[in-house]
Amino acid sequence: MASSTTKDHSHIEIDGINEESQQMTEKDIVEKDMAPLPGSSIHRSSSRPQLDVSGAAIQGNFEEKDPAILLPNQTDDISHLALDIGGSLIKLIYFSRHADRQVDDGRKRKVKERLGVTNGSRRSYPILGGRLHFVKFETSKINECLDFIHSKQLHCGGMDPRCWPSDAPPSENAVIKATGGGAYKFADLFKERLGVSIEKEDEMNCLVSGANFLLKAIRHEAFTHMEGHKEFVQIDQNDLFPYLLVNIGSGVSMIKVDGDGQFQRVSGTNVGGGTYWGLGRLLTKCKSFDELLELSQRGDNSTIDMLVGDIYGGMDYSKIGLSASTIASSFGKTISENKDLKDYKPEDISLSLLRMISYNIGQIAYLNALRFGLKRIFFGGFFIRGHAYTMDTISFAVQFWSKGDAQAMFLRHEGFLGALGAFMSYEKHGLDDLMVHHLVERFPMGAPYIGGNIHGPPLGDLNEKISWMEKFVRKGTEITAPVPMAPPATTGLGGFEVPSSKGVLRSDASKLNVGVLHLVPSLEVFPLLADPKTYEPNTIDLSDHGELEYWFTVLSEHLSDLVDKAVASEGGTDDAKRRGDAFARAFSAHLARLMEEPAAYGKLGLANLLELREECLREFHFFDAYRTIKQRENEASLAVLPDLLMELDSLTEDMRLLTLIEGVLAANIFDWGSRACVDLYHKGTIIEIYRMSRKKMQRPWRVDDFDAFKERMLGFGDKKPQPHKRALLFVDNSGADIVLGMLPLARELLRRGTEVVLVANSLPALNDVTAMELPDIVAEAAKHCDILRGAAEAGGLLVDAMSNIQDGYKENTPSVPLMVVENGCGSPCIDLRQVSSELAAAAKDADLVILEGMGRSLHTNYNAKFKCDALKLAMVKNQRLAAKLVKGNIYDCVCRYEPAS
Ligand SMILES: CC(C)(COP(=O)(O)O)[C@@H](O)C(=O)NCCC(=O)O
Ligand SMILES: [Mn+2]
Repeated sequence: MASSTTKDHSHIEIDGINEESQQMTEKDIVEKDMAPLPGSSIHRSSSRPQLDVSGAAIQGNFEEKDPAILLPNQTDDISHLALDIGGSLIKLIYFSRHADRQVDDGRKRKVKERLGVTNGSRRSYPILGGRLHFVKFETSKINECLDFIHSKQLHCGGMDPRCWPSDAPPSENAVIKATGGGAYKFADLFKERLGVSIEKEDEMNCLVSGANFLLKAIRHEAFTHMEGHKEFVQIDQNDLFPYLLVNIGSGVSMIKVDGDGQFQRVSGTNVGGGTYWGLGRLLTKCKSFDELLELSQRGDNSTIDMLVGDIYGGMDYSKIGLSASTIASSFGKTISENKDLKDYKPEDISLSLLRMISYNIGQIAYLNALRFGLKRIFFGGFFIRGHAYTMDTISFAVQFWSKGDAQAMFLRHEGFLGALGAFMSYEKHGLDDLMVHHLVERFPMGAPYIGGNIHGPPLGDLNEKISWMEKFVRKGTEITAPVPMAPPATTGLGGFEVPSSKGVLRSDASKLNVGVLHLVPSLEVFPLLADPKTYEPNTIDLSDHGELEYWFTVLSEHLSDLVDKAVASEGGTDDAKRRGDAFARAFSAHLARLMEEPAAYGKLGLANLLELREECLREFHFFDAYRTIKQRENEASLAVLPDLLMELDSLTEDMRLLTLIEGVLAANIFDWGSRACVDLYHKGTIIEIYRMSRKKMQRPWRVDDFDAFKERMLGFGDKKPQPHKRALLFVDNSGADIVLGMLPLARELLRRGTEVVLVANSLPALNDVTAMELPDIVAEAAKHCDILRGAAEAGGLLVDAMSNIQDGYKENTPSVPLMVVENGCGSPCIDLRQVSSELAAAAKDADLVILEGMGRSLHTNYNAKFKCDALKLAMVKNQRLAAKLVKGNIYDCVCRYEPAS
């Protein structure tokens, strides 16, 4: 095995991603067609390493987002690295601990006590919160893989790579799980170079357990691909089995999967990826698999294949459903003509071969599905490598022969099934009980440029990352935004007409659109969703190309302003400027990548885009770009709060409720994410704008269910309704929005005997208020209001701020509590399928949900249905959204009330 030790230092790995184009060799795709394994079932190796979880205890606070678990009795080495070493590619998965730790604070302790949050029901946690990284190397460059493992010390076995001394030798018995032929072939090399033994895991077992894990735990893992159109399929965990798994490597294995550890290899074919590459290389002289695949893009197979029309004088054979362009015989034309190989175009040959092999695999797969009555067929393996045309052809074959009864599905992590299975063969790997909502996939800086390979040494710190980026930006071509492709067009009648466009094939098609999987064991599904299965957070459908383009433009136009704010928030230093520049480039590249292929990172919604922006800022260490603005607005609003409260207290109950809702809507104008609003702020002080906004609050609002809400709150005539028991208020922006809008509304609910839980972001996003910031704001407000003070005390909110409360206010009246919980996210929107455990706990006794702001109640959750009463309040601060969603205009308001469904 040739192994290269020379390094091109322009090729650097970034958080699990690498840019080097992958050159395939004749040894490629050697995921062998395995000998039949009759009725084998998964056997979990009981050999080391194992974790000793006796005496395990949560370290620090239970309510931390990703609580660390201390294993005091753990002495064994723990490897969090697994490999699938194929003939052409090494697929590597490793686990790393979260670096970011949250601080314990008084609010969290109190909330936990009050809400009775325990860890008891969540013993099913994986052992650790952390990240799963997916990387790959060419097998021919195994030394780079070994360097990578060594530089990250992945073989040393331990929880936190940062704690490992870089030259610490692995313990004598260190073991790495691996599957694939290379696990045998390279065992000695691993021992020699890294001092670790490879424990071989059966390939078929690994494929199946990898596929089962992905299908159960990743929301947007499986998708269909028909005529250029990609659609994610939501798999019901409880209705997954049985299915047919078709793994296309060099050869093809077809495995009937009946459950975890229950499977049987029922068939296979020796005509697979190796056949395409082998024959293709001989016939076209291509130097790599990807080159051959790319060549097919320009091909016309009708010069090679004998079509039905060729036999029937250009006519369809409609009686048996065959169009004139259907292939009657692959390569059929080459027999009858007096031509040599040199007379055929290599691109035509490549396309013809690709269609022949893909179609054949699809057809055999369907026949096997039919044999066992299986409706679902999942195709995996590196042969597919996200190539639209291959997938379309396979899908067509399955669709055609099943008459639409069976469906071909593909997997985003198609190449990592084996490596994942090897990972899961560790006795205690922590992935067993993971559910969809525990996993968050993120795409770090390098993703849009380089897609998923690993090569070269890992990047240590932020400086190195930025240097990498600067170097490539200077270099130009490789790293500038991806080449725009034609919009995905149909490949014709399921790939059987001569395609007008052969779908999307990026020059780096062999790279993977997979991100880093964050395991967040404390996330839960919001318990008050009426039907979590049908819940879709996003309101706007970005699969509409016009919408996509519009929102991309909005975000691009915002960028320079955002960078200015971010850089200013860090003191405007040279370092901050450099980071700001890198952030802008990285985020623009993500946008360009998604514009080119919207489903590249899984199903795309506006919420994902807005979150990506925040994540990207954090990646470049901008943790709170709007910090100063938030502080300034909080102070200005707190100064006028006493007057507002007095004004409210002078009103009748009816008028007060109306004024409060008006106040919330009016104050929602302070939104630094809206272009129009930011322009407004130059025209007056905060308080002037607030007053102007309130003045304009004339009913009826564009969506106006106020009367229904009022009836529920105040009753009708003599009928006085029961107050709500507990209200969850999903708050939005800092400043007037929280201080003059939501807090007075919270006060009214408290006054009426309703417990109030303020639900705020865990991490900053734009000028949104965070759960960490709220106690101080409430404490300040409480200085002017007995109701708020009593409630905040009862809710444990004033523990840290008590000393600031003036003595004159300390009278002892029993109060319903006001609490603050974090929502588990750091975005202007909220996906209620993944919320913090403290929010989920707070929701258990709640009978009213109030969602406020555009992000939380319009972009997301506008159509969400709840088990309890729900009020959605927002000012629409974008003209296009106003027109589209409520047939109105910018600054129109929404007050949507929906009683419990
Ligand atoms: C980012 C936002 C969702 C925040 O709105 P909020 O939730 O604070 O009401 C909103 O400002 C937005 O959609 N802005 C982009 C559109 C624009 O600039 O018009
Ligand atoms: Mn906001």
